[in-house]
Amino acid sequence: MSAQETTAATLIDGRACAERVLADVERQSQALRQEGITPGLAVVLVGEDPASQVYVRNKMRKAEAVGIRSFEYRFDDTLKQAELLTLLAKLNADPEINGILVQLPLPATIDEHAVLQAIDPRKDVDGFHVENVGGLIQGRDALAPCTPTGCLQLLKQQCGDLAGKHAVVIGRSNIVGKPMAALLLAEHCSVSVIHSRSVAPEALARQADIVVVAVGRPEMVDARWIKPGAVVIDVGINRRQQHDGKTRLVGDVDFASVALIASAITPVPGGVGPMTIALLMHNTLKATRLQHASAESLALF
Ligand SMILES: Nc1nc(=O)c2c([nH]1)NC[C@@H]1CN(c3ccc(C(=O)N[C@@H](CCC(=O)O)C(=O)O)cc3)C=[N+]21
Repeated sequence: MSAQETTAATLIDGRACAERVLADVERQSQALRQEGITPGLAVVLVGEDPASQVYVRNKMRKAEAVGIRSFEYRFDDTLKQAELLTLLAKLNADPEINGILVQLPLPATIDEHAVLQAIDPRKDVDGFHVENVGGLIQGRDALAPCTPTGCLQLLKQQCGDLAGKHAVVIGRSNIVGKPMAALLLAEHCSVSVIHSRSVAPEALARQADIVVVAVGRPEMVDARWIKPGAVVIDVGINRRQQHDGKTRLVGDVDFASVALIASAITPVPGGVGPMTIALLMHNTLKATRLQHASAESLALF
């Protein structure tokens, strides 16, 4: 074995980092409570996907724990798009609701874009409305998607200043890959985005100081993609059937081989997942402050 292979990577502890974010959110929500304000989060779930139901339950529990009132709206997949739009109009107008999250994916009968555009951008805690996407691209302080923002926090914690680093994002979804690239660019990284049509993707990824993987393919990225000493963030959450019939969570990164060559890596579970939920709570607080600040400035006239 070479010296390189004997050095195991540092584990980036997403649960511990998420607890710190949540403690800060709780302090902020207590401060708002002193002003008579209780942040409110609406979570809308359409369809019976069991994994989605687990995530939603986790989100509601975490919200209550940090002093955010949560409201769940659950429908089966016969819900009409018009009915969903009517609900969103009601939530937009409700001053008790500061954040709105529509769990994705939606059933194929519903136009996802139309639904996301119907959310008041100031209540868009997922950061999926085009107004917030545009703000993110321009480097404004917009509501930014939770998963990539959580990844960025883990990277800053691990690396400190990211300026000048070569970051490679693998995957180009609107939910993770594209906003991740925008956030890294705002941190002054040189950013490359790898996708299904990239030529020689391993060789490109191997040039990176930072690799963020969000492709949705179990254990696709192995040690051949990684430069020794790189920092690796694994966004994937895949359920894999084991030989004994039990299922196990695995990421998009082949953890066993990459952990031997990277300097630091996020585990699955316990990496990016808990940060996504923590950042959702953070965005709900940010949205609440935004809405009350603009209400106050209007009251001056
Ligand atoms: N509008 C919308 N916003 C989302 O943020 C959103 C969504 N739709 N649809 C589904 C995905 C998935 N997602 C996860 C959040 C936390 C964990 C999480 O906490 N995972 C734990 C393990 C959970 C387990 O054991 O299954 C971990 O990685 O340690 C996972 C997945 C948010 N999503």
